[in-house]
Amino acid sequence: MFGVLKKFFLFSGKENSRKFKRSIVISLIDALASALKIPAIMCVLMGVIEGKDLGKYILGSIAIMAVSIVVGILCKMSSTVLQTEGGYTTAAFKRIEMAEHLRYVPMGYFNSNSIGEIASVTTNTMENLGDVATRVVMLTTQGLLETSMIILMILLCDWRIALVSLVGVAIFLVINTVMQNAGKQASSAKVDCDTELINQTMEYIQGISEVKSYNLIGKQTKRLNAANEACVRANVKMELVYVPYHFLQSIVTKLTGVAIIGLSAYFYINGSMSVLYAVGMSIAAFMLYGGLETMGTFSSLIHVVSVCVDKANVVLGLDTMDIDGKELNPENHDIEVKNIEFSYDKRKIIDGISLTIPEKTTTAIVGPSGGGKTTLCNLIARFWDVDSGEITLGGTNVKDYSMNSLMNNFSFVFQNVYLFADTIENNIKFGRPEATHEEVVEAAKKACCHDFISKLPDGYNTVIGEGGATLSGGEKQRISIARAIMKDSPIIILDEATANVDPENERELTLAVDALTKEKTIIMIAHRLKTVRHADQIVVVDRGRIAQKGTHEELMKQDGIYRRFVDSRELAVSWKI
Ligand SMILES: Nc1ncnc2c1ncn2[C@@H]1O[C@H](COP(=O)(O)OP(=O)(O)OP(=O)(O)O)[C@@H](O)[C@H]1O
Repeated sequence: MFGVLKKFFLFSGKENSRKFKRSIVISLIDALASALKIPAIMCVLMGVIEGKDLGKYILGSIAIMAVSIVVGILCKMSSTVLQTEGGYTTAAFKRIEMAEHLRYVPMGYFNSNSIGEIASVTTNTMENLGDVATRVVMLTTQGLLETSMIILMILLCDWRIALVSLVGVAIFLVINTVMQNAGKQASSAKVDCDTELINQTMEYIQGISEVKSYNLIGKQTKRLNAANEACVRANVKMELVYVPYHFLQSIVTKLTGVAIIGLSAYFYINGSMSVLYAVGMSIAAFMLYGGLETMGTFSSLIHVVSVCVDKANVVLGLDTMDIDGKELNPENHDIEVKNIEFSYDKRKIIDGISLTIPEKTTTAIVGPSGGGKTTLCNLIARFWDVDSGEITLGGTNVKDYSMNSLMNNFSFVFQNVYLFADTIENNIKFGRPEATHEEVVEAAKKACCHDFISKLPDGYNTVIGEGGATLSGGEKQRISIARAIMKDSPIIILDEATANVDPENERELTLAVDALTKEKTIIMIAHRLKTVRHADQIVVVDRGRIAQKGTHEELMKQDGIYRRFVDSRELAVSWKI
């Protein structure tokens, strides 16, 4: 248990663990104040036994009780405030730390961990740590302190009864330790099932349109229900593991109480204890239960706290990509791709590509679907690390840049645009958070989205649905172009849209792209002949290799994939086969 306490305090950071420790000191005073009830009761008893000055004894008792109650209330209030503050700020700061950390984690992590699992750590686990864990840790400590203070009071009165109490508490703690060990597996299983439930719920919601259109409601609901039922089973199982131990703990506390009362009576009869102490010890025996049982109940969740801290630490401890990166500003924006190889897991996707992309030129990457075009772009922007070879920007390996200083050089326009559930203005500002409203409007005008934004009920302040749910595909695309215009970085990686483009949209999209790409280095995954034809160089990527490279005219003279595509007119529709 103390190991978990230490782990939790370490996790919560200096400032918050200071709050928790202060709260423990206050709980200690609270426990002392609570133990004052014993002398308060004994004071009245003393008056009754002595048979004179009863009023004085009652007043004395009231004074002790008043101190006990007032100090108790003040302590409870301040320790609750400290615990709540400590718990919620721990969760809030750790969430931010995690979000920041995940930005620098290799993309491979997101490949092998589902979004549901990651979401579960940042939501459920952090919620558990901020609220449940804090309560569990604090109430367990409080219960232990309260018990210790009562034993201390007993010790001041009679060492023999204190010894019996200590034996009872020791047996209780042994059972408690066995219980915590027995519950380890069930606690881990419970946390895993909670994670899986979030996973399944997210999958169900994210895929709801597919679920509806393919009539998969029954099948998907079955998976969600199965996760739900597994979660219920795991939680019940965990509780059931603890039930016998709680029962045993309860028997021990009660037997200790009975032993204290019995021994006090015995010591009184044999004359080794006054009636005052005998009654006082019997009352203390009842008080001993409270603290111990609080501790027993909450400590059963202590392993859940441990699992949650471990889960959060796994995410926070993931190696980042730019540990040794420096804040660099390249002298030029020439890109060199030098004999790179790359595999997703064990599947080789890029197999020895070399390429020079001089600054302020347009490179069109074309080729069959699955050939590795997107992967190549992702490697250039260091979303992933190459397995061998190197990529340089301005003559410096992209790995030598810090993530921020590298990203300052790139803007992206993807086919699948993600817009945040925020105002249109903030979604455009995402490219440069300090931009003024006028600059946002200017970027929106260049990206041909000012007109449709102005027609929306709240204009630039219209809040769009998560993922951009309330806008058309073309509109989303243009907002993402406005965002990239706002960022104004020297290199643009563009996945040319083929979907969502009707003739009217296409004209506006072309104008938006023209505004974005003026005077920039453009790397474009190109699908349309019109854009490919004017590129400074066309790179045909097939099965992870460069099959052909040159201008449109040069490639048309060669008998290769490029000319075959153009000739068969497939290019006019899409390069995808
Ligand atoms: N995150 C990933 N994890 C594992 N495999 C991936 C991942 N992304 C892509 N792949 C695989 O790598 C191969 C190349 O994919 P890539 O997206 O680079 O091809 P592409 O040429 O851009 O295709 P398209 O034109 O269809 O978009 C594909 O077989 C794909 O299944």
